[in-house]
Amino acid sequence: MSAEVIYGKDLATQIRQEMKEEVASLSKEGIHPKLVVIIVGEDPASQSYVKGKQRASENIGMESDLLELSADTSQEKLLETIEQLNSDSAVHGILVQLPLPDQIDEQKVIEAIDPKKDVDGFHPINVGKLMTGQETFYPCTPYGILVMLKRANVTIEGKHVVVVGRSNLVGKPVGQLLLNENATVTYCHSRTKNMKELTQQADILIVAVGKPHMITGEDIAEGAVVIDVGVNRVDGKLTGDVDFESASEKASYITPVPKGVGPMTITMLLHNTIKAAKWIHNR
Ligand SMILES: Nc1nc2c(c(=O)[nH]1)N[C@@H](CN(C=O)c1ccc(C(=O)N[C@@H](CCC(=O)O)C(=O)O)cc1)CN2
Repeated sequence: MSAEVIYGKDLATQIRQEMKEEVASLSKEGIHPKLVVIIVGEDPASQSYVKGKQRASENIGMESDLLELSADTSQEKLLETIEQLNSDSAVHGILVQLPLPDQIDEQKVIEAIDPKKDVDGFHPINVGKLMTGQETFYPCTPYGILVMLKRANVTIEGKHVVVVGRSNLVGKPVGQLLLNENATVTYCHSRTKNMKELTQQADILIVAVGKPHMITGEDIAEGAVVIDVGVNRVDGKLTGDVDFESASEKASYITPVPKGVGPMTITMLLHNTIKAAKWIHNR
């Protein structure tokens, strides 16, 4: 079997066009979705992601601001900034780019964001809503994966989903989202003893670990759907957690790195910001 490649990049372009039309139509009703992104420090990858968020917002006609704070910014100053944005009615979405410098407690920052403006879906209230199957802001990468699977017409209900990785950003929420779609979900992590046995049983395998090429064709079943969330730089080249060459010989569908899941992350952030603006205006 040779896998069909799911290009998140192409899907992202299509969805962003749909959102551009929605933003124009909301604007006629006096609703102007606005996102504020905060970055602390100068990590090059984070700088590139926040710039991508800015560009993508502008391209669909959405308002956005980027607040760039120096690497030695105190936690108190960051919390104050968030408080001001929480009470600014023109701002619908607030995102603090992660990771944060060591002097700042990430969880305190996440909890300071008004859950109604938490377009990352990281606030415990929104995490709880996801767990209990309520509509809310879903974390952008997991949500992007769900949309990719649905748009590729991959059946989720009743399927065995194996998630490799248990981060709060991707692993845990993607498993929960797919459980909410009636999949049977297994999580694997660094202490899992029989990892290969489990990955070989997956109908849908999601790998979000950050280890280049840790999954190869040997680790997957014939016909599996393979979603690679890894973004690793090896010798200056971007590479995923899955060995694309060997895995695509056995998979039915596979996502590449780059141009796979990554571009969907920013797309779902735009989606969540529009949703936040619509909620606030009872639309
Ligand atoms: N507050 C948040 N911080 C972080 C998140 C997040 O969702 N919210 N996720 C990641 C980084 N991230 C967005 O912030 C992100 C990662 C990757 C991509 C992407 O488009 N990747 C491209 C390759 C881009 C490149 O050349 O580096 C791809 O895979 O094709 C977008 C956004 C951590 N922090």
